Amino acid sequence: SRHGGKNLPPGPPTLVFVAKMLRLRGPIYHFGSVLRSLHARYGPIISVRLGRTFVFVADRRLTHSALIKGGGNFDSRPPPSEMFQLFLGGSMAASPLGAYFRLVRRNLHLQALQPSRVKLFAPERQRVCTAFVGSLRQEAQQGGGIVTVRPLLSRCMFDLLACMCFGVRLGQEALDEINQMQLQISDAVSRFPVFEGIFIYDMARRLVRKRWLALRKRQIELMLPLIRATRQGERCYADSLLELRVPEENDRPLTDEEMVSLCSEFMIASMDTSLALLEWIMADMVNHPEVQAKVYQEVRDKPELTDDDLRGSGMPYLKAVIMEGLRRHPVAHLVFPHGVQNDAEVGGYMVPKGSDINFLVGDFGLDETAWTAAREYQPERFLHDDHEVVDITGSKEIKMAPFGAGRRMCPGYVLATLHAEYFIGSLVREFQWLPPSQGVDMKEELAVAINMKNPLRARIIPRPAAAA
Ligand code: HEM
Repeated sequence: SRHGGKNLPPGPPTLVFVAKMLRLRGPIYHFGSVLRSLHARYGPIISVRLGRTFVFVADRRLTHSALIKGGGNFDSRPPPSEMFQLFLGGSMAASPLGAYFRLVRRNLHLQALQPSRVKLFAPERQRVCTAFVGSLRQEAQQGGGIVTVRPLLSRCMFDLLACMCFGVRLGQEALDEINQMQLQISDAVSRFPVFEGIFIYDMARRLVRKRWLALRKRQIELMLPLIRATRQGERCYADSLLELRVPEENDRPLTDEEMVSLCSEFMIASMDTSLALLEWIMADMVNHPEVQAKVYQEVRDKPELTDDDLRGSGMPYLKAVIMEGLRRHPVAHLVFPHGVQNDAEVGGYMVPKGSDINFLVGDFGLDETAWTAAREYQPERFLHDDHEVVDITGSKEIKMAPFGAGRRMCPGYVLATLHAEYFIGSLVREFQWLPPSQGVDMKEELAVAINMKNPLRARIIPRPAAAA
């Protein structure tokens, strides 16, 4: 196929593509397995016509030339699907490049993710971690030393993120209800986009629409009072949204819907991703006692890991373990779909204005042309005296991109890595982690994030308390 006299990227016939997608029945972010076989056949950049053109890029160098050298041309968003618009209309992820996008992205960065803001919630981080460790101890006592990490970790992470978002400690019942609701929403928004307009999917969507409308109504009922509540504690993300004005639209305040979408995005974007990453890294700790022992050496004398310990050059081995976790266990195959603003060439092919472009970043960390012994677990590769030091923003070269790259790169990557360092460091300081008798099952499950198929179970032995 051609566009403006130039070749579009090659690709399979539409019907073949749709049949493969339908067979997978997973969220769009996990079409990795289908895409891999198509890339093997058609090359590193492929396109499919599905109403508009969908382009998929599986090569890290082409991704670099589009997202870093492309000057923002590939960093808009396609028009959101009906489901995405319903639950996340007004969120950053749903917004095309423009004044509103810049406003909300800058606000998130300055008001919630800057180190000084994050530090305000250090006592809350410590509180949820202490509760988490207490629950692990209790479960181990009752279960012959064996614990299942995910349910307890999920409670603890959600409690912390809700606190950072709404500035209040919510009771367990409210936390559980909002957490459940957010899980359903993230599942719903990640399912339909490619198929919008295809008859059978439109039929299916109509059947569930009523349920989704009721869910959105309940979400607004639950979240709006939390956003509007008068708070006495630290300034939180919701406070900043109440004060935000849109200068390009007569200085209007955000609508209720926009504020709910932005808070929901804050939690969806950070919850499943962080949970999956932490569970995979703890599985690495269980499987590699020698690595766990080195992390323990770094943290054993710290009764509490402070933001100052974690930022800067402290704890190099712990940081290397987190990077190796991100390299080997990216939580998504694809970043969110990007929108193309103008016709442009990528890899010798024409990518037309208005197409969706998707980047298969999940495989970059295992690319043999970028990494020595790519399939081996070697945190040492990230130590500063080693030659493979990596810039996670990919500005010079993309070797891995678990957070994407360019203007749409995950704005939460510093917070996400800080949380990972804090929780992994604390868990290794408190317990020795050993495999259960049946070992650790490292199979993947393609849910909203790429999770461990079977939640991590481990045998834990409390360590001696660190000196205060
Ligand atoms: C391990 C944890 C995390 C991973 C692996 C992760 C990964 C990603 C990825 C791959 C994207 C898509 C980038 C693109 O479209 O090109 C993204 C976007 C986003 N992430 Fe994260 N993320 C994590 C944690 C967080 C946290 C803690 C927050 C903030 C509270 C956050 C907020 C966002 C937002 C708002 C977007 C949309 C950005 C935009 O559209 O401009 N994420 N993240």
